[in-house]
Amino acid sequence: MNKLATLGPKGTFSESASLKYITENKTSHEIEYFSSIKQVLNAVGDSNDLAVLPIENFSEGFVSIVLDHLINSRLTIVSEILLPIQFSFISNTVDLTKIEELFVQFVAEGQCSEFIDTLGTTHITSTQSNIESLNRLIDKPINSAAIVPSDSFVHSDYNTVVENVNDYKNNQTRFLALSKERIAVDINTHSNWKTSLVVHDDHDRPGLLAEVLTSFASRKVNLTSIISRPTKVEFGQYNFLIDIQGHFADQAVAEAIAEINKVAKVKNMGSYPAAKVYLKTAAG
Ligand SMILES: O=C(O)C(=O)C[C@]1(C(=O)O)C=C[C@@H](O)C=C1
Repeated sequence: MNKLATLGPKGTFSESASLKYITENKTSHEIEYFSSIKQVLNAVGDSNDLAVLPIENFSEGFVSIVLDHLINSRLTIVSEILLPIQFSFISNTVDLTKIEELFVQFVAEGQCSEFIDTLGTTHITSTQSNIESLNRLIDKPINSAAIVPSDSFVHSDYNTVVENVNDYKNNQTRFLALSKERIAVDINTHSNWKTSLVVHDDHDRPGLLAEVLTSFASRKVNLTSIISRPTKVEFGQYNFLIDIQGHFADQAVAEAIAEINKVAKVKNMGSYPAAKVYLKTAAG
């Protein structure tokens, strides 16, 4: 059976995104859970043919460990999944001034920073996943607290529950399904495609980025995101990760990429159906 690697244990937002991918694409993947994003990235292309990982949060921006791996790997993006993200603060302690330790996942911490600031000098222990935060609290129930997914715990088990502690009520995270193989999908099965590219030039020169953008703008190809990441080879050299609307087989997209290829190195990371907003039902 094909295996899909994701951040575990069961109950993470990454698991929800994986289940959504499997359901929508009618695949029969078995989910394998890893305890860090790095372990998931090591598994895909090795023991697992697919991985589902967070790439971008609504307010915090890109998850750099995933972005950097993607830029440098041979993985292909085959799908994007958008999930609403709601966090709760839970503790057995009623007097919040007595809380000595807060367990919070390293990406979640930024998404809940305003609430965390109100806790004053509480020691923050960074975890690899939101369910690890929950488990660490279960192991150390006295004078500690955790920030966890809102539907991951039983309310009556905790003396203190503060709902929606995320800074933005409409908090969302975008996940990507990454494959070691390109998966052929009929372009006519979807109407709304996205394509991700990495553009890089070893010889920094004036106007390069403007030329790249003009190749898209002159053909009315819409950019949905552009971000630069240091190459980590030489100071001042960057990879540009560019997301555009459209499929690489669209004439305008293909022409723009061909033109950019004449002035810079372009890596096509895949065309995939753009995400639909995930509306969670009462049944989960
Ligand atoms: O810990 C989880 O539940 C995850 O799936 C990880 C993760 C992330 O790293 O971005 C996923 C969604 C939220 O943005 C916070 C945490």
